[in-house]
Amino acid sequence: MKLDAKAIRYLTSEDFRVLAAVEAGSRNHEVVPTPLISQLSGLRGGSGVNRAISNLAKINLIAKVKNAKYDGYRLAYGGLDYLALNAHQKSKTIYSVGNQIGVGKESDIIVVAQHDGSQRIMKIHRLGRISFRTVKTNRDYLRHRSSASWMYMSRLAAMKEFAFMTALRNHGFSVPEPIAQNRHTIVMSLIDAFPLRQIAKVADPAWLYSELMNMILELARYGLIHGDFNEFNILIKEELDDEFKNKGLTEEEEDEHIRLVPVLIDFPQMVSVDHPNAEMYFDRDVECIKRYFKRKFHFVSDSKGPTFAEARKKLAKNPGKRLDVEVEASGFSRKMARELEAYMKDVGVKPDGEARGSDEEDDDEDEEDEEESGSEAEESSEIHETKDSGDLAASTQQLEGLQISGSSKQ
Ligand SMILES: Nc1ncnc2c1ncn2[C@@H]1O[C@H](COP(=O)(O)OP(=O)(O)OP(=O)(O)O)[C@@H](O)[C@H]1O
Repeated sequence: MKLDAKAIRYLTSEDFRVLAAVEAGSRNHEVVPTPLISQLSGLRGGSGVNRAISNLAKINLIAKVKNAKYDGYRLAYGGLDYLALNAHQKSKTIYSVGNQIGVGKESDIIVVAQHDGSQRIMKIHRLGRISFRTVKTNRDYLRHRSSASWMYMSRLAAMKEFAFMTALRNHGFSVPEPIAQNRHTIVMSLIDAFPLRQIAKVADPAWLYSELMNMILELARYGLIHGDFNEFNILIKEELDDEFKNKGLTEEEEDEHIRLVPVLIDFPQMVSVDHPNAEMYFDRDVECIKRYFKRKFHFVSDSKGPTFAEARKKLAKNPGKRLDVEVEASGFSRKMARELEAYMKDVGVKPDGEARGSDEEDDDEDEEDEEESGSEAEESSEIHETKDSGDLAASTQQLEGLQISGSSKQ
């Protein structure tokens, strides 16, 4: 399921009301009966509703389902995407939709723009898209929503990411700026950087290594463990030290004073230090970075790396700053966290590292390097569009005509 925003500008406010009615009805109906859609939409007169229903079905935002007892409709992923986009457009978070720059296992990453052309990232969570194992329907969280579970769970994933990104950002962690969350989507600032995985050489690996270890420790000092801290979830931004800016240095001279700043972009497995498996997650994060630096940069640190006991000590000295607690207070409750964790386990969502094989140590380094450079070439062409502002400007212009104007056509 890919986002195709083209049709959104042809939708009327009536269409959106009917779409929202199907969404509302699907909270307690597997298949939403047509009379209920009509009632929930609040629109008088059946012909308008019927026309909207057939419009929406034609572009696959809703799907007709013939039930044993009655006919009705079900909201499709596209329908949920349009509802979220419409909300972002109304709140002026998004003006136009650009290129998709990434398809994650459980999400789509899309460049969007504001009215002034400045760019942002929209992440659409699509939980369970790839690894669908049958979810046990006797699970508490699915009792009343077996068919709508993807919708609810994807929303929980977006809520979780937004809540953590906000808390982390507020406490000075290097993460994108969270801008808005609606349904299963979040909008955040665009980071002009490459994932660590695509960085072939680092001038001072020891320095970057210790930055990353410090980040793991710093997270724990605030009560959190990332749980999936690896080369896919860390972007590396190049920043010129302030003292060398605007000094008329040549590019080569500037290169010598460039700092690599890691930015953490994805935290689906983030848990509290009080989680029953906290120590295992903490050690896994540390190991993952150690192993990656050894394999990719041939760097092995003298020290063993931080331990969970050390992290606990730091936490004890930092009372009152528990981000795990702050996140709960912000509306992403412990119950939601548990539901999401259980669901992710059930549908077989794995941490990035495991799923993409970063955990697999192989003695035959040459072979691995070869393999890696092949996929890097592939990935960098995809990523290039994000980095190259020229391309991006072009793609946004092309989007002007594609602006989301569904709700303004009323
Ligand atoms: N704020 C951002 N700015 C720039 N690029 C981003 C941003 N967020 C995500 N990306 C790009 O999109 C890719 C996937 O993002 P992310 O890891 O959040 O999604 P995911 O669903 O977990 O994907 P995956 O499972 O493939 O890691 C990243 O590797 C990065 O290249």
